[in-house]
Amino acid sequence: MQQQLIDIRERMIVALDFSTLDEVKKCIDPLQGHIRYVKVGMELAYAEGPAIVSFLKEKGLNVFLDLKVHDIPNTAKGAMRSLARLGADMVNVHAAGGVAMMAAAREGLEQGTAAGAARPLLIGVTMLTSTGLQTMNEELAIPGAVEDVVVHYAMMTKQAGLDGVVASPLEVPMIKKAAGDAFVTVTPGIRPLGADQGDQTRITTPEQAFRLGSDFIVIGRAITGAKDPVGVWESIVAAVEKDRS
Ligand SMILES: O=c1ccn([C@@H]2O[C@H](COP(=O)(O)O)[C@@H](O)[C@H]2O)c(=O)[nH]1
Repeated sequence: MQQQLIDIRERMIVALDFSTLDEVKKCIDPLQGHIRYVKVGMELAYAEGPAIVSFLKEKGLNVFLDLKVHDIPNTAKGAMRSLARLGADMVNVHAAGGVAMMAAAREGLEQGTAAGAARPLLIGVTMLTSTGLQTMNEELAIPGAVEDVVVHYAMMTKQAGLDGVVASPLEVPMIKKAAGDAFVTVTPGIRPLGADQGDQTRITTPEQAFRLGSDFIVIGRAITGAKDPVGVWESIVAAVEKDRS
């Protein structure tokens, strides 16, 4: 994707990991006019239901509905048919579900998208950014280097006809080399300097992520858990813009 000409704010997604609409309002009200893209994950979607997507769209925000569908192909297809009707701009599946599941998900998404409406971007989650080498090798019993497995999953995702992947920014250069520059990379595991790493393993700063070629970065707690979310947001934007100039 062409990064140089776009407003970087369009490519910074704030993860709204809350369980009530009140918490969401408290978080986004001061950020209105600053943020453009938000992510609704399982915690919020399960608590508030599909109405949360239209609420956020009415606020003029783009919405990544991060439900990470992972099931047999027929069920994934049906899930995507239903999700298509909610009005999100981006949805996702787990690449570990395999090529047939991802292709079925894409078919369902196309079937559910209203005539004339834009189909949401469909993204495959490769290896969760909280997963490190030891966990992948020993608990998940997947041998090899994380980067190689991520690129393998990215190529499966491309083969299934999806638009891109979720991965760590650290893997973006290898993904772009293998799948091409137009293949979208959405990267969580973002930690501004000094921020608590928490449960994330494969992390970079926002500036590093864009330097490595990420198309979208996802930032949650570093902003939503800050005392001054607007200040943190603006300092991240300034650092990224300075780095890109
Ligand atoms: O591999 C993945 C896939 C999804 N996520 C999601 O991104 C945010 C990250 O939040 P932080 O607070 O910035 O760590 C969160 O909603 C995850 O569900 C991910 O981290 N890694």
